[in-house]
Amino acid sequence: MSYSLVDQVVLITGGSQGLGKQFAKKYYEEGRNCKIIIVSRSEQKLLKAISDITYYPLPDIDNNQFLLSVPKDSISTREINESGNELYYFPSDLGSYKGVANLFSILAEKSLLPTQIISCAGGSVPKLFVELTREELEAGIDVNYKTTLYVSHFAAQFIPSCHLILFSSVTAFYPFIGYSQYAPLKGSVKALASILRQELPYMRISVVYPGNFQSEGYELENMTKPEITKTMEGASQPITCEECCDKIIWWLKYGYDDITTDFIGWFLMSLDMGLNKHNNKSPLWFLQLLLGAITNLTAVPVHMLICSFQIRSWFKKNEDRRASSD
Ligand SMILES: NC(=O)C1=CN([C@@H]2O[C@H](COP(=O)(O)OP(=O)(O)OC[C@H]3O[C@@H](n4cnc5c(N)ncnc54)[C@H](OP(=O)(O)O)[C@@H]3O)[C@@H](O)[C@H]2O)C=CC1
Ligand SMILES: CCCCCCCCCCCCCCCC(=O)[C@@H](N)CO
Repeated sequence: MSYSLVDQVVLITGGSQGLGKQFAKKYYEEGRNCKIIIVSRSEQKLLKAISDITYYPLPDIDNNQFLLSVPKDSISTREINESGNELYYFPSDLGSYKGVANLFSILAEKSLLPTQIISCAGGSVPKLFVELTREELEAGIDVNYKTTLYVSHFAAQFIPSCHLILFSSVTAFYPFIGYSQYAPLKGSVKALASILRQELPYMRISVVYPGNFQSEGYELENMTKPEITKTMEGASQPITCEECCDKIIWWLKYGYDDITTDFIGWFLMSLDMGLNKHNNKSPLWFLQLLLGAITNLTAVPVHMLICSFQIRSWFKKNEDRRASSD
């Protein structure tokens, strides 16, 4: 199943901001005959995204010509731009099974079952584990795992075949201090994809493992991110959403299904090249495996020693600071 921006019905979860919005913009501007449906919880954010992408001023979209669900039979089929791309939005909490069920029944009813799904909804609250609240822990599971799990489940049940593009994170290869609310769920997305590839061989299933990129979510996570987490992820300098989106599209067109967005991400994936990595189309596949095997035996143990030293001294420094402020 080759990747293209032509004649597609693309469902973009988390399409109201950040990378999801960037993908919507890409299809709208560079696609041909595409129907683009962006979904997120907040209608306000979705409207703002529509306005940013189409350059329609906000008051003009108040008549809801872009809204997918209501009023039911007045869905606009007007070609919105000269390339025949149509943009719709649908507010829904995809962390709820009912929310996803409702979305898919409307898509089916409107003959808009997707040919591509970009499952971009996600986000992290980086903090030390003991400092996380119950709400934050639950949001981590809902936003990062349930959205992807439920959308994949409905796609498997209702769509004969489609290209599923799931968003994990480099932290799935390397979970580290500060990401307890997030990395385990991104690891779950990776495991889910491995199983779905075996159970749904007629679907194309791609997994993206991004490193840092600038987005509204990234700005927000940096407000709670512990210093030690910032230090440890320093090698992944944030790129722009535009660059991130273009890189992902490049790899998808090239036929890759395990995709990273920076060199450190690619390198960390090489350390994780064991079972169920589907990069066989890459001429670099064997080299990457070999590099990973050698590094796992040599540099990784040294790196882990340095890390535990760094973490211990960070805790010590913080304790000293706490003790002196008491
Ligand atoms: N930025 C980064 O550095 C990295 C990001 N990633 C991953 O890439 C993806 C995109 O990231 P980014 O652009 O930064 O994300 P943002 O946090 O900027 O945007 C997240 C989007 O998801 C939507 N969303 C959140 N929860 C739900 C829900 N329950 N149901 C429906 N929509 C929801 C939000 O809208 P609303 O609030 O309206 O629901 C928003 O549109 C995410 O999966 C993220 O985890 C991975 C590695 C690095
Ligand atoms: C020999 C071994 C060398 C190892 C080097 C280690 C470098 C670690 C880089 C980790 C980058 C993590 C980015 C997280 C992005 C993300 O998912 C968040 N922004 C959440 O949104």
